[in-house]
Amino acid sequence: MRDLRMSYGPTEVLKGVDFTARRGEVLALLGPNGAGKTTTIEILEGFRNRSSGRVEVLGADPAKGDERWRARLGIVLQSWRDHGRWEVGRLLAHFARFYVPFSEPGRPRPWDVDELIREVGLEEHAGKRIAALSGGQRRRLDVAIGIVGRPEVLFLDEPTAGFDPEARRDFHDLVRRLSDLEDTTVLLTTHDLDEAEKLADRILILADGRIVADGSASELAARIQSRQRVSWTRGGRRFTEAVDNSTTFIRDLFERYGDEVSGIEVDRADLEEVYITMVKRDGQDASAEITPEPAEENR
Ligand SMILES: Nc1ncnc2c1ncn2[C@@H]1O[C@H](COP(=O)(O)OP(=O)(O)OP(=O)(O)O)[C@@H](O)[C@H]1O
Repeated sequence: MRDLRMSYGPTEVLKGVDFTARRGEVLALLGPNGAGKTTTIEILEGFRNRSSGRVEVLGADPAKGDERWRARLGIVLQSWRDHGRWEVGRLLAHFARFYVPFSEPGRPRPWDVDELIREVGLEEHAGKRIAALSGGQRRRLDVAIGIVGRPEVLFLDEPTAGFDPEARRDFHDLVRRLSDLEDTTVLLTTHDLDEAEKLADRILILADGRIVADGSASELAARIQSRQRVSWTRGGRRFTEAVDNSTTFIRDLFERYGDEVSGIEVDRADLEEVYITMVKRDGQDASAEITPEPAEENR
């Protein structure tokens, strides 16, 4: 995607978005409410026409993608309401049929429906009507519908909203398997920074109409100027200090106190800190520096 711009009426939501996804990569698109994440994904899916810029997905312009191109994509929207009376297994079998003509050597389409139902953890609910599913079960079905065609590129808009911790972990395992074993390229949006950090090879932060950060969680953390926080115990008391260089600090600590020091912990900038910094920096206060935590003792 190069210099993607999108306006709704007089309001420019995307002001020149650039990024490239490599095959098999898992990308998490983060950004505040209204930043334009869904708009970006809908343009990539070919569901929304852009105002300007160059966009290519699997070699085609999404605005002109044909059925064969569409069959290579998997899409999980933020929400959809449909087919309340259908049974889980029958609905999946129905969608699966669409992909039969698009099967390819090395990528048989569709996914076997029973296997897929097991894969997303719905085996006990296969005969249920969709209206009778819980929110999290419904979301698992959405994911199953999104991948039934064994997509090469998978778009997931807030896929784990409403998932319990176990469903979330199962979903993360599934996405990793799709990426590692099937070479599926995955672009997902989420507001869960922990999820982005665990799941994504690369994180993109969209703010004020542009990508303001692009890299792995640790690369992003290294980019912001942040002090590290060292905590330790000595003489039965807990100490915390914000320092520029934790290695030097800890060495000095041992030189002074030797074996009296125990329980050393070093906290680096986490993704939340990076996110808040990047989003703020791009907002009204472009000069905002992150303020190191003040030194604290006896915590
Ligand atoms: N069809 C539309 N017509 C007019 N404005 C729209 C339309 N769709 C979205 N917008 C506006 O564009 C902006 C971006 O919306 P979008 O849904 O892409 O954001 P988002 O980053 O996905 O937000 P969220 O995190 O809340 O899901 C918002 O200000 C929204 O109000």
